[in-house]
Amino acid sequence: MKNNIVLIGMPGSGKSTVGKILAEKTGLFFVDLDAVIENMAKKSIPQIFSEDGEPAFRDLEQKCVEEVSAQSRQVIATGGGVILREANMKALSQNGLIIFLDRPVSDILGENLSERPLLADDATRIHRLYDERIRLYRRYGKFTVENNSAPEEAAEKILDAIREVTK
Ligand SMILES: Nc1ncnc2c1ncn2[C@@H]1O[C@H](COP(=O)(O)OP(=O)(O)O)[C@@H](O)[C@H]1O
Ligand SMILES: O=C(O)C1=C[C@@H](OP(=O)(O)O)[C@@H](O)[C@H](O)C1
Ligand SMILES: [Mg+2]
Repeated sequence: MKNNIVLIGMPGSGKSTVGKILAEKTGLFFVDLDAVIENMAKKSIPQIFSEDGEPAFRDLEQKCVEEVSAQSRQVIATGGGVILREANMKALSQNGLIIFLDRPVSDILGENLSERPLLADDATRIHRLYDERIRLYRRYGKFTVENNSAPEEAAEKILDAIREVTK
């Protein structure tokens, strides 16, 4: 079996929330890539975007992906844009089972998205982001799990899917 469980999906789709639950259920370490990036940069994600710009954020993100992918026994919650660089997905998939967590965009729009720089000014941009990214989430996800009820249920569905591929 691969050593890590990796969650990909749109911003606000529940990767961090479901990832934590999954880590508790499995006893794996929980790693939130956005938190790793903030630690490395010593500033918040909105600050990195506003002070350094998105390309600098993506470079930092790639560096953190490389570091985290080298470790084992983790549930990794990625940031929604991790799929934009093929190198990220290569590193994550070498030691990890990648799961696309799919949550209805209408549900995501019900969340407070003010800490997400790509959506903070205008949350309806999410429709374009979704159109641009959906093929990448589907391409890289070994399977898709819907986060359309309670987060605990999404975590249970992920565990069921993992049991299927590892039996
Ligand atoms: N199934 C769900 N039901 C209700 N709220 C949810 C669900 N999944 C996620 N959320 C909420 O949506 C928000 C965004 O979730 P988060 O885990 O931060 O997403 P991501 O890490 O994918 O950006 C959080 O406030 C979280 O509590
Ligand atoms: O979709 C994106 O490009 C991003 C998603 C964010 O993470 P979440 O998916 O946890 O919101 C964060 O990495 C950054 O704001 C960029
Ligand atoms: Mg998150």
